[in-house]
Amino acid sequence: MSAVLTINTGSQSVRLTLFNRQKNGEYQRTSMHYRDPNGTLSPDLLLNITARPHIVAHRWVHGGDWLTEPRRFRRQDSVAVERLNSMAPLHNPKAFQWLMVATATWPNARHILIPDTGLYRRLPELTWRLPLPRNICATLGLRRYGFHGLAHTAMWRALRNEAPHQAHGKLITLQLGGGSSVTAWSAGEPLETSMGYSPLSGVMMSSRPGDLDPEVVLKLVEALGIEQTRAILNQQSGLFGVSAESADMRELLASDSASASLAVEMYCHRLVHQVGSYITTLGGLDALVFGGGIGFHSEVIRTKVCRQLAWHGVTIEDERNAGEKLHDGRISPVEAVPAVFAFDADEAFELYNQAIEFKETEL
Ligand SMILES: Nc1ncnc2c1ncn2[C@@H]1O[C@H](COP(=O)(O)OP(=O)(O)O)[C@@H](O)[C@H]1O
Ligand SMILES: CC(=O)OP(=O)(O)O
Ligand SMILES: [Mg+2]
Repeated sequence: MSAVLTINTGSQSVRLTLFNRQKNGEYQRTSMHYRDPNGTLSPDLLLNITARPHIVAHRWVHGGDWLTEPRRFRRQDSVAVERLNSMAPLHNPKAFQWLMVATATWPNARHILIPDTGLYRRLPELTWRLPLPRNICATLGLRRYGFHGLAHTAMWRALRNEAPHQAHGKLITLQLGGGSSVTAWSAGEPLETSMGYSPLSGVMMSSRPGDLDPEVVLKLVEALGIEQTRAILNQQSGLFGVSAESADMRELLASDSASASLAVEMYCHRLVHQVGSYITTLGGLDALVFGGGIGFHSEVIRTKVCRQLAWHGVTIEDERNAGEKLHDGRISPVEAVPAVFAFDADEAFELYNQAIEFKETEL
């Protein structure tokens, strides 16, 4: 028997999952989910894990051009890995701290870094290239990297299990958690995604603004300097900035203040705007899939978004959408097109799978 531990350091949570793998390839899993809204949870928690993992798979949110596919971490890589930190300040520095404790705790395990950006190396140039001077982009590594690749892939696989035809059609997946992003797929390949050079762009998020006029960013830098601007854009904007109350969707939905409901409405409005634009890019829509802490758990947010997409024939059934989901995740009527699903996007299994596949090619 061998053990694989997956570590997923999200902006609002840390998820640890231990897979005990038998010789026949079957496994048992144990999951631990911790809330960590300020990124202050101590990685020393790993010391409580009594199992000795053979493989530790680390979700690496920003892989940049250095980490484009799973890669074994070695001590001499530390400088290259740390260099990626500033491009995803809510994620990479935190993942780095957990990596340092994990490598010290299990020095003989294989530590595999798995980029959240990996999926989007498959984007066409039409959508990954930025409309800036080519030479500057090449020198500075400016391009759309795309994020939440593990979660969007997990949603795609879950859909393929339930409705293979739709997974290969015109599809939009919504990962709505601490960070939120939307990916458009065509024929099983990613075509567009809302996050770009960093996980700051695209739709509105818990504490990040999503797309902004670049001049707004220049104004902030001019007035407040680069460090404060980075903190505002990563930690003080989005739902938190607009509501001036909380970055947590549950708290905003429970609040009766006008600023909290405006924040929720803006969040949904921007999602609808993004989905509508992707329906146009795809030339139609076969399926819409919700995932992430908000997307999987909040029937209210799903209802608000789907209601505004009714013009395109998006319908959901209240009983399917409410409470515990049917095991197949479908929340639209059975024959409806577009079909609508909600899945508990299994990033841990995606990490596990990619780590096992990588190990096999490495041998
Ligand atoms: N039942 C629920 N209703 C609305 N929002 C929820 C619910 N459960 C979790 N959430 C929201 O999910 C978000 C966290 O998403 P999650 O995917 O766990 O975070 P992370 O980005 O750290 O991976 C929080 O804003 C939380 O309020
Ligand atoms: C990329 C990203 O924003 O991830 P998360 O939603 O887990 O914070
Ligand atoms: Mg997450």
